[in-house]
Amino acid sequence: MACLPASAAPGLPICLTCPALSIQVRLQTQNTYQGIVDCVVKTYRHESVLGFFKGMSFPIASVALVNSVLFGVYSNTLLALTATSHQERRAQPPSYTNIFIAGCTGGLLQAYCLAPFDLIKVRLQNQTEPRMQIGSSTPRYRGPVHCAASILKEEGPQGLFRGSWALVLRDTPTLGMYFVTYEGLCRQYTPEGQNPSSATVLVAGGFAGIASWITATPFDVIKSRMQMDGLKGRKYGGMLDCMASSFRQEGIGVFFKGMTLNSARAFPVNAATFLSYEYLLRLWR
Ligand SMILES: C[N+](C)(C)CCCC[C@H](N)C(=O)O
Repeated sequence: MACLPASAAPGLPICLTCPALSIQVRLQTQNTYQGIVDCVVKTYRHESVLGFFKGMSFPIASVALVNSVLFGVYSNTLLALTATSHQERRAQPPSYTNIFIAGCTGGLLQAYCLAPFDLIKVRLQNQTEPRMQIGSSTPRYRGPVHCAASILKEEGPQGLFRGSWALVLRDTPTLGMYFVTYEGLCRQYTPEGQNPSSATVLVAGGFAGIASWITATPFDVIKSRMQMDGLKGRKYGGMLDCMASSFRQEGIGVFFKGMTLNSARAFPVNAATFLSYEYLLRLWR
């Protein structure tokens, strides 16, 4: 599957955007911060620069797997629907409906692979205890492996999939839209029958990322809250209860928490993702 290594290149931009990810998760799940700046200042004062990189070794390791599933399933579903290979698609472009269906299928399957990694990331990012300071309270989880083992022991195997329904709802339609936006922008700025230039791929990929993150943010908030639930007993009766009680307590604004940061990191990450995908597919034809 040519799409497998296509997932390696986004590793660097993802590393560079780790601090944004940590701040976004904390803003979404903890009410102690007044905004992005307040959260950055408090995290730095309390946990030093390490606080921004908590829980990131696991997602970086999972990037390759998750992106391979997404792009692999997307390409193969599109192949099954249109019977045209990637190279033939410039001459015979697939319909947006088929692109959407293939994107949703990729999104659905990658959500299930992503669920346990994402849960561990969110749990670790939310530990606000400073590391390695004598006398300070010790964090509940010592690292990703300890976190996975503790969840397994305390909440059972299904505990590793906590919040996965919200994750599926977050990723399925928005990844359909992700590929439609990418293809739409590429077609708009590429002469008929030709491959898009690298600049077009970067810009179209970046905007596809922003569009999908903007629409994914409401379910992203609910997903993060469901993943944190279960840590100190169950607060929510389920996903709908989580939505209703978050809305009652914090108003409509709660569904947009973390949107600015999500969108800002989405541009470089997804520009690099699509560039590596297109580049490797052309290389391996
Ligand atoms: C569907 N949703 C918006 C959640 C993700 C879409 C882009 C996925 C990409 N790996 C990234 O991290 O940005």
